Amino acid sequence: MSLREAYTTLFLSILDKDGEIKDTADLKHEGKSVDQETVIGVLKSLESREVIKYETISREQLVLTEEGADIADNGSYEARVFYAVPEGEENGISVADLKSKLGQAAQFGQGRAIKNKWIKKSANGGFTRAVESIVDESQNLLRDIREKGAYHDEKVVKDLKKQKHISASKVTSYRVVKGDKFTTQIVKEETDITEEMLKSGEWKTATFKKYNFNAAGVQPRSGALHPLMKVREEYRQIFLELGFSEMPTAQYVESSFWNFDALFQPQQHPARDAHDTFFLSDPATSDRMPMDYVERVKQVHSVGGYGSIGYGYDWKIAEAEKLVLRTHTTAVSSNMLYKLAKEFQETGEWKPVKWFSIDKVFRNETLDATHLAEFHQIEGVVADRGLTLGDLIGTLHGFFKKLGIQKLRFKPAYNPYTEPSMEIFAWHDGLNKWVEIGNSGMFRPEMLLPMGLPEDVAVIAWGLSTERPTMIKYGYNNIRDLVGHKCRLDMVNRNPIARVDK
Ligand SMILES: N[C@@H](Cc1ccccc1)C(=O)O
Repeated sequence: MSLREAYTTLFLSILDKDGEIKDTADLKHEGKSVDQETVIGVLKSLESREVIKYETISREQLVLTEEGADIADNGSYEARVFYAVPEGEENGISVADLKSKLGQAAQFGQGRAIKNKWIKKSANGGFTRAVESIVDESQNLLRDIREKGAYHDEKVVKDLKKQKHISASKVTSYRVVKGDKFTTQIVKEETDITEEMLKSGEWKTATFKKYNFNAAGVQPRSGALHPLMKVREEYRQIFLELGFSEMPTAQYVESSFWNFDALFQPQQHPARDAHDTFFLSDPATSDRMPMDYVERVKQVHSVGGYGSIGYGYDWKIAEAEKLVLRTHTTAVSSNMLYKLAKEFQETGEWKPVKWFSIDKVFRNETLDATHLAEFHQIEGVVADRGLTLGDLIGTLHGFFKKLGIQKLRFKPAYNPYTEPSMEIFAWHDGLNKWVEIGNSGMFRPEMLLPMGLPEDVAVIAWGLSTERPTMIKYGYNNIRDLVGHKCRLDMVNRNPIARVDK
């Protein structure tokens, strides 16, 4: 039986017999005063079920300090001195011996023992007993106070407080009466459904404790950004400092046209397979595409143009209309570049741009410790007349320098929409190796010219994920600790945006 159960039984039997508990401070359980902290827990639980009602009694109580308790247990210092002096011996005890026997107590007790005429100086400068026996009133007084928690003589109390042998402390106890639904038959309330209960069928008849929806939650000590959002904020800040403006990325669903076709990605490309891409089923397609531009894209894919021989396959609009969850934010870039080209066509004025975006993309991947079906992409795009690969490399150095990454290496790569394409590697001091951190390239003329951009405009672009640098930065080994319902909440304490000082 737990203490709480024992108290419950105790209270209910008293109430049943006497109709009232005058003061829980007077109650004893197994010879000891009941613990008022446990008492209030039991009372609250019984009160919530209307079995009892209670009111609080507050009063001051005298309690012994550590020193006071030592005196109550082991005697006053003067008494200790008296007992340390041997009976009836001429020479008694020397001051040094007394000190080594009693330590500090010798010093404290000596004077009083003499004043009480319990001991006296001996011929050789030590002490001998002056009386046969003593009554240790200081000890008795403290024992009495410990027992009763009070003392009638104000002056004595004041003195003892001054000597730091006692102190006053507030104590709370309770008066208890029967409630409207008083009963001595308390059914045990279960808090959890257990495997045993399920196996034995006990769950069917068990009484479950109700949820207390009014209970106050744990007060968070700080507000915090999710680590991914924190990293996103850092990247956003870097782009803004470099004079980039943010592309609108709220739309997760794109037509295959903007996600693939506009990027000169052939319709047979493996990335367009359902294994890699999430297709929507309802609605499955969109016909909201600028048809004249669609026609130019069809041409460049199937027969070429703009100095390209194209892919030479039968391009189908049905494939382009399929709605997908965007697989990269380059779908946003293609859409934005088309709008920029249109503006140029309409006004004849060319405006160079520096854009970025940081948002979610989706890929139908096998989930494991480092891959989820969705992640955040960081994308940078610069469009201007006469940009070269040197501009791309220089821009990437400038961008990564802001992140504290100085050593970069580039490896030739392939993307359907960029030529040349480069994978970006950074030297990681901690891991002591080159790590791949992104992908980049110069958008192909087959992508830019059908949009209607000026022929001498080049577009450099790069992309990276936020998850990877976040995992490295905050030491996450499993992406599931970073994203989703299992997100480790201790990160809140490690990445505060503001902390409440206690
Ligand atoms: N879209 C590419 C990244 C990229 C962006 C821009 C240019 C080149 C590459 C990816 O998903 O990996």
